[in-house]
Amino acid sequence: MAVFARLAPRCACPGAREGIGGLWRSFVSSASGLCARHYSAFEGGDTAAAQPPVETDVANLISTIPPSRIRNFSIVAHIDHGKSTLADRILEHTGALKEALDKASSQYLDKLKVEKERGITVKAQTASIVHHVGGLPYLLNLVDTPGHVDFTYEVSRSLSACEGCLLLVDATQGIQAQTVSNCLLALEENLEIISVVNKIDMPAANPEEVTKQIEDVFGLGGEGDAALRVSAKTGQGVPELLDAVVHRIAPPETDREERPFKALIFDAHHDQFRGVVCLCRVIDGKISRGDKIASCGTKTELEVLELGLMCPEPTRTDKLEGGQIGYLVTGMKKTADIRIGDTLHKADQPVEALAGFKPIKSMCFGGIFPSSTDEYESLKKAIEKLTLNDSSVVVHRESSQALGPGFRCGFLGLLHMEVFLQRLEEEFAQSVIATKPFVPLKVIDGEMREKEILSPGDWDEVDWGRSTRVMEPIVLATIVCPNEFTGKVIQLCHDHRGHQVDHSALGSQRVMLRYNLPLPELAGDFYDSLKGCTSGYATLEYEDAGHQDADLVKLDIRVNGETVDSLSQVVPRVNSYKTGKSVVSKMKNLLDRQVFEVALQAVIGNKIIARETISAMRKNVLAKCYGGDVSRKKKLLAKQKEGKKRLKRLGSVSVPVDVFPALLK
Ligand SMILES: Nc1nc2c(ncn2[C@@H]2O[C@H](COP(=O)(O)OP(=O)(O)OP(=O)(O)O)[C@@H](O)[C@H]2O)c(=O)[nH]1
Repeated sequence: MAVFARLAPRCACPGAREGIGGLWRSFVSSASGLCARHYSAFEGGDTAAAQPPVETDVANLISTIPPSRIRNFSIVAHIDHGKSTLADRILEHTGALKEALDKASSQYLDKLKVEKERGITVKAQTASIVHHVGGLPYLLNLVDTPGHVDFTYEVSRSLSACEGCLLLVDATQGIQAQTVSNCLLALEENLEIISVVNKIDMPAANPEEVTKQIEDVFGLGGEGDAALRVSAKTGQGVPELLDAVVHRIAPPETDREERPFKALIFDAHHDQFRGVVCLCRVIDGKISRGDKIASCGTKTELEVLELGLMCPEPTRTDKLEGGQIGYLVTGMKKTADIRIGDTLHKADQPVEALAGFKPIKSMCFGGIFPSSTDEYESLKKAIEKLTLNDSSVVVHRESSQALGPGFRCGFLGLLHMEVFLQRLEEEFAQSVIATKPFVPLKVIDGEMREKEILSPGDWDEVDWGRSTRVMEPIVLATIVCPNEFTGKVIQLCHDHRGHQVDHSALGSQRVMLRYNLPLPELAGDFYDSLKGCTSGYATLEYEDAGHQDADLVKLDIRVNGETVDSLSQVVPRVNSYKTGKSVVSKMKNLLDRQVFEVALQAVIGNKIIARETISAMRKNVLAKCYGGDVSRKKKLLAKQKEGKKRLKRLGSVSVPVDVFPALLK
């Protein structure tokens, strides 16, 4: 600590500002950018200080709690129904948030910068807290989950580490699309569901109506199962809620003594100094510092260097035991040494692997390129580290003529892609260019052979025979909105090539519309338009509904006759003219004028469907020609014209890299 005290006045890096405890916190949440002196102080100069603080009181208390007094639960809900605020109140009530609350006055578990900026949760977070019932301490492991549909994978992973969940419903909005899907996920995992009506302090709250909805739609309620009413803002009802967690959720089934150590890795992140930090749920047995462990998937043998609980700050303990949720540091440096969903065991006591997680199906793909080609390696490393913390991203290498080497990444949706790009920039200081999201398509030839198209570039490699068909993925979208917006939503769905499947009333005020929609439409501006035309009141949820035949074409953009590969896109034939026209006219406004005329063309196959021309910059060749006769001036202009013709033939226009982000929007 003394090292920091001495250095502090001359340095503004996080190590100097926050001291060791705060420094550890910033490591956990992001890459923290320490100065070289603090780096070395942290790394080698003061190794004891390089550990997170040990809160012996909490850690000692927790180590005395038997599995019968442990409860593991998640908070799930539709976006903005108050999960993170409720998590704050729970942490506060159990005394876990004393110091932390001063640091982050609200949404303490939303640690990432992107979460604070956007006010949404994108990463599930765990906190271990102690709550007393009947004079006995209970260990409650709470997982706060995201609400947006693009992060459902985080929710399903978190649920697999729990025995129960709090299904939160906003008392002013009632059940929404994502409430339904989260409830189904919890039922699939066989969890005990405690329904909770939140925001009862608000004047517009209607807890009676919402409680009735919960009973009608989910069949939850009745004796011993009634929905609880809370205000995550004022804390009203929170103590009763925690008592209900203890009474209604079953303790984990575990055997700490007889069975060998077995744990599920359900999350991980890369720490600049300590390597990979894994979050895991211990199923059976126990593990201590110094033990050798391995995982069923990668078989790499590793030594446990540090372990602990999230209280809610990382708190070192000597061991982790069955039923607990905690973190493990093994000094693992390579992200390839770990897989989320893998099972850990002691190196000399192999166990049967747990079921793990469902494979991920990317909803859209986007090209990610460094803004300068010499930053390729650093982008590669950053993507590796970030995908460790966000294992739902699929990464392939890609190369573009215009943008050089880069990556093609698969995401669970548009917001997911946006958040990933923002995290690359904010947490890893990467400056990137991303191409338009592309939804994977299926091509089936006359002999029923299937090929997948993951980017517009793949389109040209298809052997387009007469009987070759293209199929696009469709989803069954569930939209819930107030009655007065029904007409606008129906129109929007039709404009996006949707087919109505169901139209039903949800109480007296709202409707539930179900549509089959092509997924590429959702990957565009559908969500924004839906929010726009319903003043933000509509909610959307969707599930996979197979594939359908589609009439699509590849639209290329040529600049002076040369195709710019990263601007190509696959679009519905009916919209191709409109899209082509809009791209070339946008380009006309963005590209600088040249000394020669530049043709911008939107092309399908060999057919030009839209064209814009950027006129040449005209150099005043007559500037030095004071007076003089007309024939001399004519001669100069004719010479200029001839020169430009030659340039036009020779000159190729390169599209500046900074123009791409605007064009690819
Ligand atoms: N009046 C009132 N406002 C609340 C209550 N609970 C949450 N809010 C507000 O509702 C908004 C959303 O709350 P969050 O806790 O961020 O919601 P969330 O469900 O975690 O959101 P996501 O993680 O993005 O899904 C915030 O402005 C909160 O202050 C409550 O009980 N009463």
